[in-house]
This record gives sequence, structure tokens and C-alpha cells, in this order.
Amino acid sequence: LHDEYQKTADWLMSQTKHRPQVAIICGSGLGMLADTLKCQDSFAYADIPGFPQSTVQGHAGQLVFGELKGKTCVCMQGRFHMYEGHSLCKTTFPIRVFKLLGVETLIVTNAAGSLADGFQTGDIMIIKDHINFPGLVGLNPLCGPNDDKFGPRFPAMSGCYDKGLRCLAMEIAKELGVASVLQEGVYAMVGGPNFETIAEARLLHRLGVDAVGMSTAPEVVVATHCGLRVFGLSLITNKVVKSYEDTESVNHEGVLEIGRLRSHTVQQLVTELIDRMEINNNDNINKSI
Ligand SMILES: O=P(O)(O)O[C@@H]1C[C@H](O)[C@@H](CO)O1
Ligand code: HPA
Repeated sequence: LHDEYQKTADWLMSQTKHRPQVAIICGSGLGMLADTLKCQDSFAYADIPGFPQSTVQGHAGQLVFGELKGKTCVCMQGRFHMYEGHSLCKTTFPIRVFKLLGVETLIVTNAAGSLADGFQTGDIMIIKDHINFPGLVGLNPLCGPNDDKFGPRFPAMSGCYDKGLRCLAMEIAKELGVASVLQEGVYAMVGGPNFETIAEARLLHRLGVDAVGMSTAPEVVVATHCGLRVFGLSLITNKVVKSYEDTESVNHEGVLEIGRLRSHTVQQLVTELIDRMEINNNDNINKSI
């Protein structure tokens, strides 16, 4: 309900003077993205009316407001996943609150396993597009009555990852000398919480998925529905096991460890991107793929 989002937005605006233009969602092990914000105001999710709680290790569960390179940002240190038992409406609740706070650009980050043959652990993938597996079978946060105040009943999703920001990020990576770890590709969301079987991994690979994770797509759907510009990064924390000969297996601690190792590069990229992105209040102005 519009009123519930508004109530949370009003509460936040009564608690902080910051009026964010950019929102950042930190993926597993990527909570340090909030550390770069100056003049911080932080709120534990437990204290924010209407907010769900984070239950996953590596997701601190606080909302941090602050300044970065002259832009006002709000950063979710911890996101909500479907597998935690939240409804998709709840997992995406903060997005509409951000919209009401005046945010115009959303940066999503996540930890993901790679299927693409050329990808290495530690690579950073610019998300070009996604496959929302839960969404394809009707597990979509936009199901139910449409709230026309936020967006249309049948929103387009082609071009939901802004092309201008993707190009800018690639340029920045070259300038920072980190282009060799930068990739671009398709992210697929699966429900989790278990990691993929080998047969599932092979299926995803054959379908053209470059990286797989358990989040992001519902957030991007809700953000695109309400006209936010979106940029997404996946940190490749592991290669998904695709061979019955392979003796390695993935675990969440390993995922968090790669986050720590690559945190500096992810931070540099996001900081420069925020510095150089143009902000305007014209919804969907850069939406062409
Ligand atoms: O919040 P993200 O998508 O970064 O979290 C990924 C997917 C699972 O929640 C977890 C698995 O290690 O990391
Ligand atoms: N599969 C799904 N989600 C993930 C993975 C993976 O291999 N790695 C990090 N998040």
C-alpha cells in the first residue's frame, strides 16, 4: 500500500536531513560500500517502521545515509531475500521508499556464481540483463493490484540496466586499470537457499546465464516499474560446479571471503561511477539499450 511506503519515507525524512539521489544495495560481503559515505546517519532496520529484518550473515541490517562525491546517497547494508521467508513485496519494500525519498538511480550489487567459461572467481560483472526465474513462474513483487502511483500495470523490462551507466563503468574500469577483471553479462535469479545441482548448473549455462544468484531481479523489477535508473554489479565469488568430476563445492563463507578480497575494487568502481554519473529528475531519461 502506498501509505505504508509513505509512512516509512516520512519517518526517515523526520530523522535525517539527507535527501538521497542515489541508492545502493550491498550484496553478500559487500557491506563496506557504505563506509565511504561522509556525514553518516545510520538506522538499524529494526528501528525503521515497516522495514523487514536481515537474517543472513554478511548483511548487517542497517540503512546508511551520507554524502559521496557531492551526491547524497542511501545505502542498504544488508538486503532481503525470498529464501529468508519474506514475501517479494517485503524484499523490495525499500525500493519504493527510496523512490518516495527522491532517489533517481539505484545501484544493486550481489555475490554470484559464474557459469560463463571465461569468468574467474574475483571478476566483477556489469549486469547487462537478467533472467528472473521466480518471476517467470509468477513469483513477482508486482503481482496483485497495481499501484498506479508507482508505475503501470505492464511495465517494459527491456533496457532495465541503463546502457549509459554500463558504458561509463567500463570506461572507469579502464582508467582505474581494473578492466581485466571486469566482465559484462546476464545474471539469473534462482530462489535458493541451496546452491545449484550440477544438472541445474548445466541447464543455466545452456540457457545463456553468465552468473547466478539469489536476489536482485525483484528489486530491479520494482525499481524499473517506478522509473528508477538502474545499474548492477555481480561479484563472481565462485565458479558454479558444472562437472561430475569436480570435487570442489561452494559455501557462504567462501562467498564472503571473496567479497572482502575484492571490496576495494568494487568500492572504487562504485565511487567513481557515482562521481561521474549525471543526476536529473527526468524519469527514464537514459533508458535505451
Ligand atoms: O545478497 P546476495 O545476492 O549478494 O547474496 C548471495 C546469494 C545468497 O544470499 C548468498 C550465498 O552465499 O550470497
Ligand atoms: N549460486 C547461487 N547464488 C550464489 C552463488 C552461486 O553459486 N554464489 C554466490 N551466490
